[in-house]
Amino acid sequence: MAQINFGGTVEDVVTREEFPLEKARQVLSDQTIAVIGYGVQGPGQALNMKDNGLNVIVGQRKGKTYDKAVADGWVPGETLFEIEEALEKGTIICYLLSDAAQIELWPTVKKYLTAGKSLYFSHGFGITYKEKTGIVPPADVDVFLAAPKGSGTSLRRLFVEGKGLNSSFAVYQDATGTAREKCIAMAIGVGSGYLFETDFYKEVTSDLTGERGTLMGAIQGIFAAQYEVLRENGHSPSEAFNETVEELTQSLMPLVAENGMDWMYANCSTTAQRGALDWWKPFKEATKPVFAKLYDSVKTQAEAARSIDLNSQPDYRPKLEAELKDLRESEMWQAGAAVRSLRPERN
Ligand SMILES: NC(=O)C1=CN([C@@H]2O[C@H](COP(=O)(O)OP(=O)(O)OC[C@H]3O[C@@H](n4cnc5c(N)ncnc54)[C@H](O)[C@@H]3O)[C@@H](O)[C@H]2O)C=CC1
Ligand SMILES: CC(=O)[C@](C)(O)C(=O)O
Ligand SMILES: [Mg+2]
Ligand SMILES: [Mg+2]
Repeated sequence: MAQINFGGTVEDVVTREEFPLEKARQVLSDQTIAVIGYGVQGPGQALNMKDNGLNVIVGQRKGKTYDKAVADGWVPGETLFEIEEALEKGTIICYLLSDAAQIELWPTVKKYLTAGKSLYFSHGFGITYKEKTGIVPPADVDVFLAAPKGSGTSLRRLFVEGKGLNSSFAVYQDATGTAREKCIAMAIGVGSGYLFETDFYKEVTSDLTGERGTLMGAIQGIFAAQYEVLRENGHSPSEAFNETVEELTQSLMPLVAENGMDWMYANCSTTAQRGALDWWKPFKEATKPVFAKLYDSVKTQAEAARSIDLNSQPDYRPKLEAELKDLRESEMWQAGAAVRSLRPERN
């Protein structure tokens, strides 16, 4: 593995140079990879693996997503099957149902996990919270994960552009002695950039923190707070939205992605730099206790319990959709829709 210095800490990572696609193909040459579930990660991973020359089939129950799989080029009876048929044919079972649905389908999946097969996850959830999920694989199967650090939608889009999201990988159970190389081969096969090693507990703990925190929850909270203060002080919706969101996503975050925060600062005015360098600290102090509380809520499994409890209620989907609708219809995101429609490239 390559040793890379991450800001003073040296870590082992796997790059595509040392574990090239050719090697992944060779490791997986005698495997039938069954992607179970065709929601968000399913399509991204299945299509990337197929385009990478791996032997992939999809298992999806009939309905809208099944039709989407057909539209994406999966052929019923050849590469697309009902879930149980795919479970039977697959030698590496990619369990890409939603974490909640994984609980429900587990007794079925377990039946098909015969000796020597592999069980692949993209999250540490099901295994780490096994007291809550009941997911306990048989001892004679390999169990590992590759968790792309991003949406399956981006995983596919970046792959098509010749780029790759980073993924973490972890082996939970090595029954055959080949779990680790299959795990890395799968992580390369789904189109990852570089790979960093973790374990199931650390993966789920950091992932739940990240998505509730800066990646999704905190960012919306901070946007909403600033937008409201601007509106309360008489600024128009378009001004408030541009100064809160649009400039960040269109102008400044691409600079951060390219070369770091100081590079983005350096490309802004000295006035902006002075203010940003002064103000990031009070923002950090104000929010750090919230992040500590969040981490604790993940660690005590309160977040997992809440997710499982709510997701298993029959009326959860419509309720979730109603919450997303409220967000979409909030003034800030309605202003956002109008702002996006005015982007020159959309005309
Ligand atoms: N959404 C994402 O991009 C990411 C997801 N992950 C992980 O990947 C895994 C898959 O997540 P998503 O792609 O978001 O899943 P999803 O919520 O999009 O659902 C996947 C599939 O599950 C099927 N499904 C739902 N309930 C079912 C049931 N009761 N019986 C049979 N099929 C059912 C749906 O038809 C859908 O095709 C999870 O472990 C998740 O944590 C990891 C990284 C990012
Ligand atoms: C996209 C991703 O990696 C998340 C946010 O953790 C998820 O969808 O669960
Ligand atoms: Mg994630
Ligand atoms: Mg997640």
